[in-house]
Amino acid sequence: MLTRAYQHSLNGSHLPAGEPLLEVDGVSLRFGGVTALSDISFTVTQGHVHAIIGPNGAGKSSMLNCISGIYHPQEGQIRLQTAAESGERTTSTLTQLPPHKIARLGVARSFQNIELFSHLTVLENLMLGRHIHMKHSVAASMLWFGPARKQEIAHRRLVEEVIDLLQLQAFRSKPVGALAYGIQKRVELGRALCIQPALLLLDEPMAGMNVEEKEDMARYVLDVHELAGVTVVLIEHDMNVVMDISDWVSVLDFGRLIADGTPDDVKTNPAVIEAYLGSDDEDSAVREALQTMQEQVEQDQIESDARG
Ligand SMILES: Nc1ncnc2c1ncn2[C@@H]1O[C@H](COP(=O)(O)OP(=O)(O)OP(=O)(O)O)[C@@H](O)[C@H]1O
Repeated sequence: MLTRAYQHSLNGSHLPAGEPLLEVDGVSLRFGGVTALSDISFTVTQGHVHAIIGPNGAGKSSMLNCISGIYHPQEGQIRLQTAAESGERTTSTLTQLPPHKIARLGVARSFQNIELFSHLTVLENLMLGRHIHMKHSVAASMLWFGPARKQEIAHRRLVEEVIDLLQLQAFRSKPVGALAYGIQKRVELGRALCIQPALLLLDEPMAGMNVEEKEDMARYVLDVHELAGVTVVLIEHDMNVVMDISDWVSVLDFGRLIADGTPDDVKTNPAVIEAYLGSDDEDSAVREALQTMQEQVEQDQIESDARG
């Protein structure tokens, strides 16, 4: 529910919270001799922030690429359940669809590396995020002529709401290439949100950020989720962020699903701790966070033994 008075709902899904939105069912993906994903099954629930975590090379990006249609798994199915405003349900199998068709069904994503038009302004980049809903060409809308004008005004209103939600007012007329990295990542989040997604896929939205930028970004992801009600699937390396903002966590290791549960379940799961501590993950912050978790688990055990 939005606290500010917005005209548009940025959440493209009309499913009630708690219902299965996306079902990953027995997905396997191979590149020649490399098995990137092996028989993966999990469910993304409407209304959740669902994190996918795992050491380097575990298969996280491959999983997101299968959901968004960039990769097509050799086995298994991925199904998206959508509901019209009338409540009528449709289940779409995404597994063999191309990315643009999956985007039209309401699955939006941001990438690990920023993929914006750096010479265009923030506003123009966000308007490009609307293009899948536009009947007239983006160029005609931007040039402000003919019947495109009415349509442009409606799209512009929605884009203004995204600018307001993500507090991008001060940057709206600036070319994206001139902005700080953290702001560019926020614009990327905004562009994905402009699709009015049923499901928002975020591939390491906080990668390369300093602590302050990470905290800001985590806040905006939570706003997108809590204020706009959008279901989010998130890949993130920073364990503290994951445990703070997620409702559900799926853990991959060497292409296998080794844990799937609430943050509390996952952080005390010995297989998860083992996977991270035994990995060659270069991200020392991840290793340190898990070391702390393991110490916490041991401490809890000692205290519980002491209590008898
Ligand atoms: N296009 C590809 N061609 C060949 N192998 C690939 C391809 N994409 C991924 N892989 C392999 O699949 C495995 C999983 O990679 P993936 O990038 O999905 O892992 P990840 O968990 O996202 O890693 P990271 O945290 O480092 O981004 C790796 O062994 C990787 O080398």
